[in-house]
Amino acid sequence: MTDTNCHKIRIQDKTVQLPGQRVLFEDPMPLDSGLSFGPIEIAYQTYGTLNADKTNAVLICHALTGDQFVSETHPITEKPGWWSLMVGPGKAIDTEKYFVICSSVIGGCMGSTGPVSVNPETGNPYGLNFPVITIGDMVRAQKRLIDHMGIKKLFCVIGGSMGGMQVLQWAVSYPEMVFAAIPIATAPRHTAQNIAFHEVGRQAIMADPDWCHGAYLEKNKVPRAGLSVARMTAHVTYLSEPALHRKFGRRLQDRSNLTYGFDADFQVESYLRHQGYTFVERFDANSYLYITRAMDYFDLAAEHKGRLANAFKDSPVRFCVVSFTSDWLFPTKANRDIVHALNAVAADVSFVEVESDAGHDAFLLDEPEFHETIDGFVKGCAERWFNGHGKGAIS
Ligand SMILES: CC(=O)SCCNC(=O)CCNC(=O)[C@H](O)C(C)(C)COP(=O)(O)OP(=O)(O)OC[C@H]1O[C@@H](n2cnc3c(N)ncnc32)[C@H](O)[C@@H]1OP(=O)(O)O
Ligand SMILES: N[C@@H](CCO)C(=O)O
Repeated sequence: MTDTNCHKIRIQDKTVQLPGQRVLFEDPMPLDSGLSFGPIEIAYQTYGTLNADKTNAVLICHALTGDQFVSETHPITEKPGWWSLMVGPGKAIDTEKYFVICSSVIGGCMGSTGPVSVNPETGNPYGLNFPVITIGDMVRAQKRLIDHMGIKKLFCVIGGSMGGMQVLQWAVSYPEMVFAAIPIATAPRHTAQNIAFHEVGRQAIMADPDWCHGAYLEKNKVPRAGLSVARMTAHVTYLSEPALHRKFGRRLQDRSNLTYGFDADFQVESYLRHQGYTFVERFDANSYLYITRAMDYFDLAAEHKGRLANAFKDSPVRFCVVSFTSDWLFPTKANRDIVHALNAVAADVSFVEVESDAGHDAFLLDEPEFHETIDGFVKGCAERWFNGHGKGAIS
């Protein structure tokens, strides 16, 4: 096992120096596919200070295209961290109280082992020789990191979308290691509609001649058009019809008349092109294939004889499930299914449906009711955890 402080990654045709830490686990890790895979490197970032008892750790699980840069300027986009509204001094996840950990998922492209990493056996990037991984595998790799840090029990595990899937997986796979779990805008399984949208994105990437059957890095190419179209399609699913109407309506982009051509006449077209274009600068096409596949394979009930409640039987974890009214990708119904399953086994669960017109990505935005919900739940859990009850549970 090796710990390192600085590291470089290759993203598209650039090499970027990443802040944060990484740890290399030499031993192979069993995967849900039945394969064994290693070595595995985990790139992660922390905020705040771990207390002497190691009882104040909060693990943040990121979504499909997120990464470990939760609450600091992103090293590539130079934008604020994706959850700087939620995480920081005095925020709902208060870094003056908690030690916040976020690692880049395996399969990703921000420093943890993924298809862009060099296969030690060939000296070339793994590309499509990288194994298909699952949400369970991502969480298994995170557990190695948490064990490595000597943390026996996480005060809280929290995340939205694919991050929420990881939260659920943590609670099911390692219930004794989680005091409180906050799955947000997520689902216990990927639906046919979710899989369908992912398949459109993957086909766009694979149809790009610069994808080169996954070996574009060796050929110094980037499947920009395919990855960009994949993001444009996906981005529509992260918004809502009212949000698109509010932002753009049918307004024209930098012109007063239709062009009777295929330029971006409408603001919404220009916006989507911008989203696709900027995404390509920060994300890898093969990672997109692998991570969307991991989400497609997610089905918590399948591992428990088709009954979701069985997954949570005897769970000691305190759950707060959150959904958003306008999220049609991971709708309230999917989140409520989690709550029903938890109630069926008398688990400790609360549920909040937040009123918002922002769609699925509402969990990334300034939504006061949402932030108050997380703040209140975390404070309530902290009272129980730090007033002896939780400490007792650790030893
Ligand atoms: C959850 C995780 O783990 S990490 C998540 C990964 N990160 C993301 O998904 C971030 C990318 N996603 C986004 O930015 C999402 O749109 C949101 C929902 C998070 C942000 O929403 P908002 O703050 O409302 O931003 P909005 O959707 O309006 O997009 C603003 C961008 O569109 C651009 N834009 C707005 N209108 C137009 C237009 N007519 N033409 C071209 N570009 C436009 C803006 O210039 C801005 O560009 P920039 O981001 O390069 O500065
Ligand atoms: N927009 C976020 C959420 C997707 O579920 C992302 O790209 O990761």
